Amino acid sequence: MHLLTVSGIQKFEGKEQILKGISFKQDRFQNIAIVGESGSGKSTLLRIIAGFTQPDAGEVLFEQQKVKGPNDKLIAGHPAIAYLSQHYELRNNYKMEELLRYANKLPAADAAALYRVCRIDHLLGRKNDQISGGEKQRIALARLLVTAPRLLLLDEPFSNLDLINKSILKSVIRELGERLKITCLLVSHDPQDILPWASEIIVMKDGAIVQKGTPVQVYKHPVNEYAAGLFGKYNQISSGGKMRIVRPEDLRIVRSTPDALMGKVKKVFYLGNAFEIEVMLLNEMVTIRTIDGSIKAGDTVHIALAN
Ligand SMILES: Nc1ncnc2c1ncn2[C@@H]1O[C@H](COP(=O)(O)OP(=O)(O)OP(=O)(O)O)[C@@H](O)[C@H]1O
Repeated sequence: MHLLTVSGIQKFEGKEQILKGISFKQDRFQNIAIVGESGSGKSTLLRIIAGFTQPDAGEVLFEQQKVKGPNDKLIAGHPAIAYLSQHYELRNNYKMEELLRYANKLPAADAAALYRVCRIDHLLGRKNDQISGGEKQRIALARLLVTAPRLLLLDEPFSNLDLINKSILKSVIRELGERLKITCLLVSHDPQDILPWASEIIVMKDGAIVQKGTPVQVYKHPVNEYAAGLFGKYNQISSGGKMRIVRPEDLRIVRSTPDALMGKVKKVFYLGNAFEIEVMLLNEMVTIRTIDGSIKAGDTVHIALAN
């Protein structure tokens, strides 16, 4: 039995169709990430799932019950679905513990455990102007979680966070599923945020789903150049009469062998944990990722597919 069933969701804004029949299912504790370029309809979809925006067609079932839109309900939203928008706000002039206490539906011990998971227990006595942006976001998240949701919708939770706060929030999100038994549906446009976390990735473009699959499927076998580009650099290489999408780390610099292609190194970029090298082959440029720091612009190299 699925936790969430989204069927044929359509949405129009004026004459423009911004969602074109979106369907997918999510099991309890399944980590699903939605990725797509800006304007592809991700936030609108999350808002419809949360019951904050009315769809023009289709329906959302949560635990086999229809999620009502704002037209069919006095107070918009579903009590067991929490939605952390990109534009959350915390009320001014309250201590964090007061904000949380007003929203709390959990027994005290569970709330305390939640504050520890969200890494906010040291902030409870502070007011809005005494906490940082990353801390505010974790308070906003905790404020939603104390309402005891069973599904959490996260809309670009990592945007505007530095690496340290991002890494804290990632641990928090991981623990939500493992320790607090909350299922997450996450929207992000950064591959590094979703590839290690998601068990399924939904790729959206112009209001439609263009690919659904595991992280390995969408990363290694994107259906088209758009899907490939969302997850980082790629090369298009003709192999056996077909064009293949090949990631930079799937190419290797080798000694001259019969199946290797010769090329000239044009540029070398230092990435911190690797080098990205642009090589001009006979008539196309390819990008290769390597940890070999000895390669320089102007070198002649031989390139082969890494297995
Ligand atoms: N209330 C609205 N009125 C008119 N157009 C809207 C409204 N909400 C969204 N849109 C349009 O619908 C499309 C999808 O917007 P949405 O915010 O869902 O995309 P998104 O994928 O979440 O983008 P982003 O990554 O930039 O947040 C966009 O073209 C947007 O301009």
